[in-house]
Amino acid sequence: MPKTFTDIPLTRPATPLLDSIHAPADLRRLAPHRLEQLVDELRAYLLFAVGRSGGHFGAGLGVVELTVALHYLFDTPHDRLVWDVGHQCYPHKILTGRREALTSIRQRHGLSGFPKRSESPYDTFGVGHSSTSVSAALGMALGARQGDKDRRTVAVIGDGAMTAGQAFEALSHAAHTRANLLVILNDNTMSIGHNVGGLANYFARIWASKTYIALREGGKKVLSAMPAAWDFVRRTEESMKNMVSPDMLFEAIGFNYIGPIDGHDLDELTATLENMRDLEGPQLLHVYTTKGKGFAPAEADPVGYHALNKIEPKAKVEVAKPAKAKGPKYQDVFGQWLCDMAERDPRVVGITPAMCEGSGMVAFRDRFPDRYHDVAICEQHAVTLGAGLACEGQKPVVAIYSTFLQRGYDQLIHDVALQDLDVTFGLDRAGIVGEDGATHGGVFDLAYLRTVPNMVIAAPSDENECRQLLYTAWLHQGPAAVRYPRGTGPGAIIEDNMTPLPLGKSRVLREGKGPVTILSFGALGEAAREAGEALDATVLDMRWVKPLDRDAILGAATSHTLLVTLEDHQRMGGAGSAVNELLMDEGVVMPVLNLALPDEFVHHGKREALLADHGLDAAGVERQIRDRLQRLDAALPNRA
Ligand SMILES: Cc1ncc(C[n+]2csc(CCOP(=O)(O)OP(=O)(O)O)c2C)c(N)n1
Ligand SMILES: CC(=O)[C@@H](O)[C@H](O)COP(=O)(O)O
Ligand SMILES: [Mg+2]
Repeated sequence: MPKTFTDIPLTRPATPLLDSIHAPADLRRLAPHRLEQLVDELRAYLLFAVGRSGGHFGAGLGVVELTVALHYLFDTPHDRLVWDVGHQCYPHKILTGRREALTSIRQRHGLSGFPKRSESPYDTFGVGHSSTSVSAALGMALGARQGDKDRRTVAVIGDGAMTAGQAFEALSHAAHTRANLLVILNDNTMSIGHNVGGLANYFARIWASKTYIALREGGKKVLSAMPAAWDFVRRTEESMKNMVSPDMLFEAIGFNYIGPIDGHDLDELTATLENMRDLEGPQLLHVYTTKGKGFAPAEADPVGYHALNKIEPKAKVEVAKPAKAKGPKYQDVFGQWLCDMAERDPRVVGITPAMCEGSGMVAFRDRFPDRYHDVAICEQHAVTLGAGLACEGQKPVVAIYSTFLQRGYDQLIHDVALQDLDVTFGLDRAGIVGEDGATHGGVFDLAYLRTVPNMVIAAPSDENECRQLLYTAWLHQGPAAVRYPRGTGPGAIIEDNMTPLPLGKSRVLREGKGPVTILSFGALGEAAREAGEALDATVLDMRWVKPLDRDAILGAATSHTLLVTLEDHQRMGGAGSAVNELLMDEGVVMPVLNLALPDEFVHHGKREALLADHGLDAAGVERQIRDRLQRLDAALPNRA
């Protein structure tokens, strides 16, 4: 049995066997009896490294044995191994030549927190958004049919990721194509305890049927002893399955289902994978694991230890809690607002696609359970569920990360906006998110929402503005989105009262005497204000991206020689684009400086550092405005 640790080692543990593994080929040279030691050393190093770097934690601990077994039995990277979501990939990265680099994970210029094709040939597919692994692996398996026919393809997908529609689309197509594909369902439902949806209950039921496992145990022992009798025993197994779990979901789809087996029992894992490795057609191996396995506090609190904060040497182990924050996190401002609204109005319904904690909805879940819906990783469904609720006169609020709303974009257009239904979107993680990097960047929502008729979009500049604009958006009859960033704000005083703000109207942050007006959209308001002080510029907190405050913009245009727009979003299609369009429509020709993100992906690092990298901090804003003014002076020497 694997070792269980109770503390995070603050100094590097001795890992002599692990240190000899520079690539899976080294691992595959080990005798089987060495693997247990490797597992313990790998887990010890993982604890140490994530303690140093912070990052995703529980999921990786849960797949240490599985990762060792897969790289041991499959000829990676020739055989393709695709991880779903990818937050569990740290053991994979350690075994594939990135052991020493692991302490740089999620840091600027360090390893990505997810598999990334440009980082390693062993990272066969870039992930971060869940439920893509089976589709990608199927593509690779079908690609192998055209070329390298002996290549094997494996997808490792969690029980949560398996709840998303795309996973079933891919399973169904895999069965149709009869592709040689092994899907490993990494099911830690029992350790999580609160996954939602029929699928979670389904898995739990299988797990609970001890009879099934006992029968399986017997069957498998026969299997491993008598490979030649595989077909005969298999027919026995079929009847056994029907006897114990008639509704074998995956068999019904067309997969050969094997399991469930213990994903921490290396002997069982390797024996079963060896049996399955060269089976023809779509195979599904169901393994049970414990999220946080091998670290007692994480086993006890797998949700809390989903991610770990970087541990300062003297600090005790902490789950991912923020460093000293100026004020509440925006997610908690949202959560408090939602509870306050639910108290006032019975029509409030809260919806989250599997991000209850991250969206600040724990209190709402506990206080208003009958108006709370965690729909699992089903963003498309979450949006249309909101539309359906609105049809019945409810006032649904869909709490969803900006990046994950991308999954429900058609539903937003087709089901909500086109029917002008009254759904409010709390768009968290809007803007640069930081350590999660490009896969999670919330930097496209203004572009993808602005273009949708009937949508209104607010971008609050601080915590109180967030509360008031959420209230205003919720009161608005029709689809409304309020975007706010990951983490904390500038520490504004949050008023208990909620006051509807005028739709499409901005507010003046400072009146300046200089030639510049800064139009600030959203959470960079402090940077705008500081740069405005240095430049004696007028600074407007625009509050709304759609509709724009036309009068304020045209007023600024007539009284200033340079308009600056500032936003935490891609330049293309963002708020600055909206201002440019307005000026063009009004026939106003004047210098405009759009400060936003360039047409490239922003990779992982600290949010504040990445904003500064892109000139979106106060110094960067001031610098760019001064540069532009100098260029204007040079171009228009008699500029007033
Ligand atoms: C499309 C999408 N929605 C939401 C998330 C956020 N998310 C990351 S991990 C996770 C849970 C995944 O559960 P599971 O697949 O069972 O993996 P486990 O964490 O249990 O190992 C979620 C919802 C995501 N990465 N992608
Ligand atoms: C892997 C994944 O998608 C989530 O765990 C995500 O990393 C959570 O992001 P936050 O830490 O911003 O809640
Ligand atoms: Mg899981």
